[in-house]
Amino acid sequence: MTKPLSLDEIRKEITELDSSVLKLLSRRRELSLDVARSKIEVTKAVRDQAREEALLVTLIKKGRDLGLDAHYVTQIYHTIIEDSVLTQQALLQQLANPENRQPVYRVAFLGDKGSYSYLAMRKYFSRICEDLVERGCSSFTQIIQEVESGNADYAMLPIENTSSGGITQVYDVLQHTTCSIVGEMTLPVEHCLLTAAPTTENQINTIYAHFQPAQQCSEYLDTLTGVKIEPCDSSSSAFLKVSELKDPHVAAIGSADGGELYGLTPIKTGLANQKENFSRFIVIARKPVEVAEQIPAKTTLIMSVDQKPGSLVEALLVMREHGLNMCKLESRPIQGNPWEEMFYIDVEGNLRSSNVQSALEALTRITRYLKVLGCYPSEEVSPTQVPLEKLPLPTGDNTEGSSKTKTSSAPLVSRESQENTQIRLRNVTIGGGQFVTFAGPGVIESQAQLMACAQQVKEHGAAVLRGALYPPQLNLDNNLPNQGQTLQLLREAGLRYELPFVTEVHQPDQVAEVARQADLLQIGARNMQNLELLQEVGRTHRPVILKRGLMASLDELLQAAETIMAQGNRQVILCERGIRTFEGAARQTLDLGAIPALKSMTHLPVIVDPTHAISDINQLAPLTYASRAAGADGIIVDIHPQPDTALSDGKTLSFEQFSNLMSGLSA
Ligand SMILES: C=C(O[C@@H]1C=C(C(=O)O)C=C[C@H]1O)C(=O)O
Repeated sequence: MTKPLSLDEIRKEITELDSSVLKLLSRRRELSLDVARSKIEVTKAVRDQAREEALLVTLIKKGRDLGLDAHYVTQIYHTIIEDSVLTQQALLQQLANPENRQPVYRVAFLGDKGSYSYLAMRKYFSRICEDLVERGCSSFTQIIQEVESGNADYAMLPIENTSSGGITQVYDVLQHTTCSIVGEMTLPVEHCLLTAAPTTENQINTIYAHFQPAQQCSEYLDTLTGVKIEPCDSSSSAFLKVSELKDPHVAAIGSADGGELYGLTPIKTGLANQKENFSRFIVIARKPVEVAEQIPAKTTLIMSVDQKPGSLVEALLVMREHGLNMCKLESRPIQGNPWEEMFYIDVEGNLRSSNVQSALEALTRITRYLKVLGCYPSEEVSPTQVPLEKLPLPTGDNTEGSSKTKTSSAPLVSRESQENTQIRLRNVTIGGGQFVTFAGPGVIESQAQLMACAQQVKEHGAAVLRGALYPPQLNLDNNLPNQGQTLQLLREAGLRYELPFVTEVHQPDQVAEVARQADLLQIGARNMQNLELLQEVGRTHRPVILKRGLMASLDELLQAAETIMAQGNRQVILCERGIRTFEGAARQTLDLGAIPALKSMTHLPVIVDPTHAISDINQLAPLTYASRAAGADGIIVDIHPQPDTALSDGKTLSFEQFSNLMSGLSA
């Protein structure tokens, strides 16, 4: 028998492997730069998603043969491909703008080391130049002045955030600048509570924060009582203050990476109102840049229009007539002209292209003021997803040719009112023709159980993680997670495996908190006619799965959907989950006929939960295939590492049975 390697020997081998991995990554980067050069000659776009998909399919297969799971391989390659695309874009931009090339750039930004603008600046320029001279500033006006006066080559400015929206002071300084926007980047922003001395959250009585992060964490801050919020110029000045005070009662809000530069430790993370909190930054320079044709470009303009009915609509119609996708529209008061607005518009398109040029000509004729703030490369590299079926079967619109039923007392859900509703959750579309699987534990029992399920969900190409809280009234075992813990666990699993997740709401007062964290809400069969709950869910912006009551007719189900939609939330997914009949073989009988019937009555997506309508787990797969054949948009299934011990009251698949089901669906 060979002697096992010592820890030192194992580590030596790992270090050697890691150096080889780095060499290979560096060689891959060189090759993608060669690819970029070859794309200049043939004017081919940098991004080729068909090639990426084919590559991912091959790599996932190879990875599986080597014992690596698909999620791991996909995550790594999304990062590698993003780097490859951005590196190619940076090269093509340099070649298109040779006069701008310098080894060192001077960059102005808000705050000092550790601020969010600082982190964005380091990330953006790492691809572009060898070194930076940092010009920290205390206001947005000062930042712009640094560039206008020639003290800095570039400025990095935050422009919008997914929690707090547009950063109005930045829009206002853009109204008067002579500078141009030459780039953009998006940064994930994870706000933490950081302290300099060992302490706990409930000892904190003063929090130092810049206005923007404080606004993005407003819901968390509102829950605190007796805590003073001290405003600061930037997150870095908040860090500095807290590091100087070294007081266990004092904390700062900012990033963990930034705080580390000041010796601060996070005591609480995930403070932002939105769980996916991102900030978009723009890069400003004195002169505009050319954007290479191979790169997706954005053009930003500002305009004001006549104060008469329809003048804004007329201007926006110009974009439509020229086939330009508008990805942003903001308005700000024109300084000095009370009640007049300046509109800021981002369109996808290169300023040099004929459609952008002729749109601008048309706009010049109908606007009072029009200025291009810049044309720059779009840095959004959305990860390419490999579809479950390589050749997806169109389960889609089985309603073609069917009569359109008018549901007169439910006008919003009625098929007459519109084409099929499609609901997007990150990269998943429900109701778009793909059959979507929702899978996860019926009851969340522990972190280990949920993580194991989430890993399976991802590995087998199911699209949404589901998981429910054990009903509190039945919860005699205090070791089970409570509502707050359940949400936190789902959030962790969702982040780790990049899965949107759904969980159930039982009472109106739970809705706001669940909607803040979950991607999708669920109303259970027994609550289908809970008017207050329906209305509360109707007031949120999250899509909702509405389960059919076990004794409800299809009309009653549609009425319940109408109640939600009447409050404003139009993103309802109907779910057939079995109804009470005289047949007692299973708890309920799956009404397969409801699927095509609903499809003819409404434009809403329809999914199926067969969990309670089977007496044996082996009946689940046939009912899933039948649901797909009948036109359903998806299926909900329970999975569990040890189904025999599952606390869920429905029938639960083992991981192996789930794997077989997913292979069956992709065949
Ligand atoms: C390298 C290329 O450019 C891009 C990057 C890819 C990659 O890094 O594998 C794949 C396709 C393109 O989106 C290419 O076209 O092959």
